[in-house]
Amino acid sequence: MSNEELDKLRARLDEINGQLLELVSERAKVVQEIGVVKEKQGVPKFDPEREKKMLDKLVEINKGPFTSGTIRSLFKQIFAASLDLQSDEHKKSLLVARKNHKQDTVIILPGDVTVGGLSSLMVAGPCSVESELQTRTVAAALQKAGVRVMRGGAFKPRTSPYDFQGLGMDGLRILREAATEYGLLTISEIVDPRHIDQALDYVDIVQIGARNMHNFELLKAVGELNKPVLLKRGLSATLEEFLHAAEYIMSRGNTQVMLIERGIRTYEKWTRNTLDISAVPILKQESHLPVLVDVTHSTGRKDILIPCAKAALAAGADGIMVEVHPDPATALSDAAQQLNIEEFNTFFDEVKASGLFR
Ligand SMILES: O=C(O)C(=O)C[C@]1(C(=O)O)C=C[C@@H](O)C=C1
Repeated sequence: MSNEELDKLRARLDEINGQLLELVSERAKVVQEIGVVKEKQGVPKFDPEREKKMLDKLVEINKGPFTSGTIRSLFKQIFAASLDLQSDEHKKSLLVARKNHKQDTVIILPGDVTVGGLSSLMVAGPCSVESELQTRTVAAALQKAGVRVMRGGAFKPRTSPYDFQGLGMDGLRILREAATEYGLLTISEIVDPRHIDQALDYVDIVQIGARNMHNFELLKAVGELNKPVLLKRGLSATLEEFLHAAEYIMSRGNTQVMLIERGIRTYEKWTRNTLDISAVPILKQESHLPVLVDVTHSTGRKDILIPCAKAALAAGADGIMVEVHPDPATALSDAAQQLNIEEFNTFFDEVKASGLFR
């Protein structure tokens, strides 16, 4: 074939490519419109029956030279890309989505403590509030170490109903008193919308625990508050489900939401859960909300907390949560995984020395 002939044929192909692109783009715009209608009607975007009908029809009218199989796979690619386009449109409309809100959300807590800004946050404290002495001992140590936010569970949703269930409102009061004495902010889990009003006197940040990430009535209730909420990822929740749970809170008007990865259930037995480090950059990419990592619950073992905290910060986490108890061996919950005060000090020093803690 002479070069002239080849050039002519290629010029013809360039022209057809342009026409195809125009047609594919026109199709994509109709797909977007269908996506909006489906969103309004609440029907699923993926419609395999519709796809099958279209493919059967295309094969029927196909005159070659492409085989039926090739036509099917070419159009399946177009349908898949169309579906992506519809999902992207949907993601753009979420309040939690970065697409909608390019800047990082920075939550300003009392005392000018910030979450999601330029400085990293360390949240530490006992798994459960057990007594005044235990809580005050930890609070004093945290203040000395320069920690600003103290955690402490008062309502404990435990696997067994016979395990320690927490001190309830009394526990919150103890936490508040110890924190105030040592100039700390408090964070504690609320499990029942009926407790919220009273709990607001005691907590600066309301925590929604992993087991309640799908408790939509609770999410709606904290969505009505003017108080920061720390939302934990459910034990088996996908990142999409996690962000939709956050959307429940934001859609009710509360924009002060922080996300926390706490490990997911896998087949691995050498850790309590599997720390999903990839969740951190994905959540930061998909959402503008601050992202923290709970190194204690995700690993369940003290010996790997330092590298895991460093990994979390290197991956872009805005903060770390870790459990500290004056005498972990006697703790009423999570005895094996809490750090004692000396261990916590070493942990925090090493994390700071890494240069990753801003
Ligand atoms: O017809 C629809 O319902 C569409 O959403 C459009 C479309 C397509 O690209 O043709 C896209 C995704 C669905 O799985 C089926 C079809």
